[in-house]
Amino acid sequence: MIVEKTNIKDCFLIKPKVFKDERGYFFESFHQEKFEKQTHIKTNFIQDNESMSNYGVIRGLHAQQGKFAQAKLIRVVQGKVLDVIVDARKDSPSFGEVYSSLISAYNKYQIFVPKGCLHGFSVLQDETIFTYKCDEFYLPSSEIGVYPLDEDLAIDWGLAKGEAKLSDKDVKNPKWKTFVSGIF
Ligand SMILES: Cc1cn([C@H]2C[C@H](O)[C@@H](COP(=O)(O)OP(=O)(O)O[C@H]3O[C@H](C)C(=O)[C@H](O)[C@H]3O)O2)c(=O)[nH]c1=O
Repeated sequence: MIVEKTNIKDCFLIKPKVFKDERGYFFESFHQEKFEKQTHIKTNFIQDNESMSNYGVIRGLHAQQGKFAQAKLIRVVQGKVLDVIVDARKDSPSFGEVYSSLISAYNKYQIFVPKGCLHGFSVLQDETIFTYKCDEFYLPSSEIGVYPLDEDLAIDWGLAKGEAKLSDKDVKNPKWKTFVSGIF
């Protein structure tokens, strides 16, 4: 697999080696030893998640904080998303930076999202199935979020104006400036 650094510290774009033959294809979707050797990050994923969404949905920007902060390894098994990470670690050299990449069932790319980063994605194809590993269990009380259409972050989600469909929870999430004022 190819592991590429991004502009966010310890956030990696991963391009797995895909073996194709007349039957179809095979690839290792996760290999702990190879992952740790190439990223120098120790992992212990303990929860797998899956969600399905239709075109125009944005899920995020979310994270869990404190002891239950989650690192994630994300991929798409059907469809296409624009995956977005925002560094919310106030002591990080890439604090406040945004990284985004097209992740699809076609390119089979993955992103490692480090603990302390906000994560979200926009759905660019109907019936997109998104799956990801987490290294801490879900704890709703530890969840934090930022409004994904925040004008200061100015994230290009790849959707036309007014197309984004957010959950009631996400619509109410604080703006980036409010979030930042709360962590300093
Ligand atoms: C995340 C999660 C949710 N749930 C339940 C809680 C709700 O009843 C339902 C939907 O939850 P939510 O609306 O928070 O799902 P998403 O908006 O996809 O949230 C995720 O979206 C962004 C992209 C992320 O990176 C996070 O992992 C996660 O916050 O699933 C669980 O039972 N376990 C879980 O681990």
